[in-house]
Amino acid sequence: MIQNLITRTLYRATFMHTPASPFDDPAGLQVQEDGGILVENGVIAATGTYAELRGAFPTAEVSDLRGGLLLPGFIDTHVHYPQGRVIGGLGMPLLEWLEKNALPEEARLADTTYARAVAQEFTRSLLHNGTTTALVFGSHFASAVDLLFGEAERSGLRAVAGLVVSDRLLRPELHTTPERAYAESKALIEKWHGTGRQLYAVTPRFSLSASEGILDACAALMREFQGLRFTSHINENVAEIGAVRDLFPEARDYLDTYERAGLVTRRSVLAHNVHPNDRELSVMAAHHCTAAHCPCSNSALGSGLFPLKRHLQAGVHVSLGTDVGGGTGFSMLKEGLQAYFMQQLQGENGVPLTPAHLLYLATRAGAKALDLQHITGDFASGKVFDAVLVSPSPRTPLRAVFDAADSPDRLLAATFATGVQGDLACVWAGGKTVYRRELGLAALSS
Ligand SMILES: O=c1[nH]c(=O)c2nc[nH]c2[nH]1
Ligand SMILES: [Zn+2]
Repeated sequence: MIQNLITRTLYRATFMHTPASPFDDPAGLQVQEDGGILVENGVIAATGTYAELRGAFPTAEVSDLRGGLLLPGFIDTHVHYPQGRVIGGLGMPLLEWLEKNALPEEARLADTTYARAVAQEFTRSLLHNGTTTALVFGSHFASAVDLLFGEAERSGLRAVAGLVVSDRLLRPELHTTPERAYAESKALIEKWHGTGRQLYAVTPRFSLSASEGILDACAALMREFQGLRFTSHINENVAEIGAVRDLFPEARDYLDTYERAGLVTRRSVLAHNVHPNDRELSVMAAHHCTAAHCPCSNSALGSGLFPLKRHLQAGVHVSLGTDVGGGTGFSMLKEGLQAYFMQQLQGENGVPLTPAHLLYLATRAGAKALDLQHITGDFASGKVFDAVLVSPSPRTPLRAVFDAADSPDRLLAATFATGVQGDLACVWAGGKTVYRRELGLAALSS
């Protein structure tokens, strides 16, 4: 007899998601109280009220998540794998922080035993925080990037990541050549791009540490392989921008250093962009390139106040990133709250963000940035079930709000305002449970 191999689960929960951008559509946030999400083999087959779905699928196994708030898995569009152990280097601007805090630690990933431990910590930290997809700034060492992809695939994290390439002004052990950068990246692409949930992002560190030769090697990879993503840094810090201007006298501005190499496309995500000029914004918009806003990092390193209003007015797509370890941790809830604070602090120049905007920035905006909006980022039918259940434990600050809330909107606002990692009860990636608070990740994935 032919076996029916479909696994079918009906999740019963209050859920929220943003299938449309609240920046464009005031009805972008969709809320379903006592909702149902039917998941078949890891893919969302139907959504609606629980009563409707129960009626239509009376035999489906029910997972009862009432008392919590089910959200799409978070999408962190800028986070550094080798920097998890140096979070908290406060009190320095970018270039000093790189020299004293980040780069010495990044050099340690040459040791594969060290890199393996860091890769495990990193993927665990993301999944524990509800992040199911991340655009990951990799390591300068191909062996360490290989370990990252292996760990991401094993744990269920969708990593869009790559070898970080640089050939000047860092530390000698972090430098490569255009030829080696090309060859090592190519080998990683052939092994990992499109393997399971993994995708490859071509990753020059920033123009300050990348010659035109290495940017051309990056462009050659983008031409040669289909579907690669591109990521780097831009316009983060005033001293950095001045140094890039001196290194690229022919370039019109920072963006032009990437643009001239053909690296600004709809699959490009440029982190920070705190100090853009109008030309850069209009070119980014024309190429549908994303700015990954990293508000905790911008605050910790004193980089500046992100001009969200100017990005939106120019039509530039914006997503959110934690920028660990310049940022202060892996929580996209905290990142959303900090984005909100930084807009509030800008008065008339700021954008008054609502909880719906924060949810969008933490989920669907990231999917769009990575050109994965047909796969993840919301709960529409056909998307994979990447999800996080916010369900605070008894006697926690967020549980008090959840129990007293008279509308679902209060749940979302309070989740961003005061939610922490411990408030997340369960995380699913591709329909599989990858974290459950009571068990911890290790019990599920080892
Ligand atoms: O915030 C940042 N973190 C980094 O590691 C980095 N490298 C270049 N530019 C950077 N900015
Ligand atoms: Zn960064």
